[in-house]
Amino acid sequence: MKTFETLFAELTEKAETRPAGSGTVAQLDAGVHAIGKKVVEEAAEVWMAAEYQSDGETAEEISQLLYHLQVLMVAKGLTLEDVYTHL
Ligand SMILES: N=c1c2ncn([C@@H]3O[C@H](COP(=O)(O)OP(=O)(O)OP(=O)(O)O)[C@@H](O)[C@H]3O)c2ncn1[C@@H]1O[C@H](COP(=O)(O)O)[C@@H](O)[C@H]1O
Repeated sequence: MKTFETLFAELTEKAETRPAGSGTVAQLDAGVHAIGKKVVEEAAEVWMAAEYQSDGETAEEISQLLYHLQVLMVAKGLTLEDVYTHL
């Protein structure tokens, strides 16, 4: 099963190799402002799912929020360690 760490490694590699068709590469090219908007959008979807949808749908929305947070980290050049040090 994919984990936070393995997904981050995958996204970091995508940013370096820039494979054709990668949504991550497209988002990185769109820039921090666009990625930040996706983070806010996904966070709102997590909130709405938690209040009004099933646990499964909420978990899916959370996974999408984690993905977009990771894209933002890659865009900013932040590592997992940079974040974990604050946990
Ligand atoms: N885990 C994810 C992931 N979660 C969410 N998303 C993106 O976030 C979107 C979710 O947004 P919504 O559900 O709100 O749908 P939407 O608003 O219609 O989406 P958009 O029109 O804004 O793209 C999806 O359409 C994906 O584009 C993800 N895109 C990629 N991954 C994983 O990231 C890795 C790299 O992916 P690529 O860069 O595309 O190869 C792979 O392992 C993927 O499984």
